[in-house]
Amino acid sequence: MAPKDLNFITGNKNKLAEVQAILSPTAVNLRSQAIDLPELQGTIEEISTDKARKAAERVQGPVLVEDTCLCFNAFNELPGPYVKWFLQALGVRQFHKLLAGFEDKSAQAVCTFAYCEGPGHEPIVFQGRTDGKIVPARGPTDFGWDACFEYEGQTYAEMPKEEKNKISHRGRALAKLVEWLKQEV
Ligand SMILES: O=c1nc[nH]c2c1ncn2[C@H]1C[C@H](O)[C@@H](COP(=O)(O)OP(=O)(O)OP(=O)(O)O)O1
Ligand SMILES: [Mg+2]
Repeated sequence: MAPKDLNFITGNKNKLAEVQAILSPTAVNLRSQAIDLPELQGTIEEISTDKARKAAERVQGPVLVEDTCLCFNAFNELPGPYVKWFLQALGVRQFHKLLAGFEDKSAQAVCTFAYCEGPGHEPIVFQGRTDGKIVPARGPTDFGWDACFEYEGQTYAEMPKEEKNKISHRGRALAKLVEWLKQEV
């Protein structure tokens, strides 16, 4: 059964703001709790579904979680789910140097939401992907690697938020979630 209310568990304020903005024209009633959950190492789907199970245990109820990956094609999909730690270590100004030795700068932003109805329930996954390339930082640097991810000539950071949300990995994943919610009603 699809829920009327979603409890989005995330420790990331910028993610939450985007999810709120994207869902605001829909009938979804979004709540949230800031909990930084431990994350498994594994495939993208395994990480998100495990995160959802842990969140459902923690709050003893239905939860929505999300995991964002940035996959470099030259790295055979890495850093993927571990991008947070590479970004933290290098900073956004040096991030593009990771690919200095490679001609192929292409990358894919991958957003995977997992909804879990409660402890013991199997999570359902909604994924969105956007192709782009890694460039030296341009634009505001307040959200993750936004300034280093270029999509059709503009970095995510250079785009107005509404424009990013229309084409972003997160926007595409949420479109699938919203479709599912409509069908289940
Ligand atoms: O649209 C985005 N544009 C640029 N950067 C982004 C985006 N979305 C996530 N990010 C960054 C945050 C973190 O450095 C890594 C994902 O790690 P990830 O574990 O999913 O996020 P998090 O730990 O900050 O929040 P959460 O509590 O939901 O796990 O990529
Ligand atoms: Mg995290």
